[in-house]
Amino acid sequence: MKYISTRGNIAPINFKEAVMMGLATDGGLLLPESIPQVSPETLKEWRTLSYPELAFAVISLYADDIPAADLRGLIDRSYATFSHPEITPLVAVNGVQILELFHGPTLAFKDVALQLLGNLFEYLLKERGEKMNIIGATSGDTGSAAIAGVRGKENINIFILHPHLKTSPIQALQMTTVLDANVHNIAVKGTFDDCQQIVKELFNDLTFKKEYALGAVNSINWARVLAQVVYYFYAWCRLPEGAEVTFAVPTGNFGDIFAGYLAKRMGLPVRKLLLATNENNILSRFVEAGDYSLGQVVQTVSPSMDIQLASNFERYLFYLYGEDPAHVRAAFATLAETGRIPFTQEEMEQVRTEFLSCSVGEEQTLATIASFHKETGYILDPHTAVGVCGALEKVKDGSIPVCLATAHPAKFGDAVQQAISTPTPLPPQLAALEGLPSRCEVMDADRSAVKRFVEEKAGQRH
Ligand SMILES: Cc1ncc(COP(=O)(O)O)c(C=O)c1O
Ligand SMILES: N[C@@H](CCOP(=O)(O)O)C(=O)O
Repeated sequence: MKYISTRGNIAPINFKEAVMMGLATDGGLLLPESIPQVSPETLKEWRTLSYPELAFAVISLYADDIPAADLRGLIDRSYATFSHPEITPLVAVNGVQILELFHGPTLAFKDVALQLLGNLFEYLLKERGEKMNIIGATSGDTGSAAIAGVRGKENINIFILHPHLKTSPIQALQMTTVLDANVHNIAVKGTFDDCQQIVKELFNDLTFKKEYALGAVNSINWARVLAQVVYYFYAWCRLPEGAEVTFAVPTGNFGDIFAGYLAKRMGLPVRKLLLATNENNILSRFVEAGDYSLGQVVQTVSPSMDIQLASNFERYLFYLYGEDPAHVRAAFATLAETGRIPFTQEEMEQVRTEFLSCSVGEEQTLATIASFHKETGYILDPHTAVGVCGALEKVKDGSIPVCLATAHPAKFGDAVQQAISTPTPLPPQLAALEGLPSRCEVMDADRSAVKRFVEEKAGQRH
């Protein structure tokens, strides 16, 4: 399988190179040259597979330059760290299907991809005899999952930028109490979008990228999206045969829902993807009204989705524009100039054959946590609640709604307590964080300052 860029200006590369490249060197995002098709017969066979077996079946379609035995080993090791034997169990709660994605080490869906990516990096760096400096942006969950995936690894440094005081307190502790010499947290005085912008600019500085061997852990890295495709298949395989589903996906950076889109394109019987945002609703405005115009980031009770500029939207645009990189380049030039991308009626009709959407306000999110808890005893985290709220309101076509539960509620204890008036019990790995020493550098949203910090710290170790 070869990979190309949404901006069309790189020669095709293989999977291993795509993982190492992260952001494409022409500023675009990497995608497979073609999307493998999964037949109904194969889908039927996949119904009997365990999660790691299914992960191997899906990922090997895209990672054909890694020997099968090695890939199997990487996958088995990555999912051995999960606390649930099914890795991503599908649980029915009063008729609502909840796909629990939070049984990994840091209790959010990011672990599903980042446990694997950490092991993949280690494997590829060993093969090449190289070292790497990872730079990532987080609104709270990617950071801790990425750190957990690579902490203590000899040939990797990791630098994670998060918006200062805008994650939940537990999310901040999950990152800043990791004191391994290779882990560096930077609290940026700004928003997640500022953090992501700095990271992208550093990747686009090709001299710096090469000199410091930058690696990406955000969903700009193709391997992140690929690993997330697996659980869409897994959920479907756990439902009665012949089921057609609508996945409700709480959305921020458009990575998770793009993985669902890809699963659909591969042949999974998905009726629609329900794109659910909080009040940072540029993506739901796009689906509903064709209005893709940038606004200000606002703080919500689902802070991991406090994002305006979703990086994976570019991958979707590539397909919406008939795989035409010139059209993608033009759209992003217009966005940079005017703060918006206009869409034709025909394009919007296409979008609406694939997506439903909703934007869920603060009160609605808390009310959903409260009513769901009252009726079922199940505690939703605020991000999952955004998706559940959307599913209850919008899925009316007879398809089975499957709601992605993207984080454990204890990570967002304040919001949950506000909703149900009782504290959520802390799982042991979160309770253990209280009172631990922490380390974090607070900085202005200044790319040069971050660059100097990386140079200094990377120079000390590598
Ligand atoms: C808990 C949680 N839910 C949902 C999302 C949204 O996922 P995505 O950014 O892939 O759209 C994120 C991160 O963005 C998250 O951390
Ligand atoms: N919600 C995310 C934002 C970054 O998204 P990513 O999927 O591109 O890594 C987070 O928790 O950091």
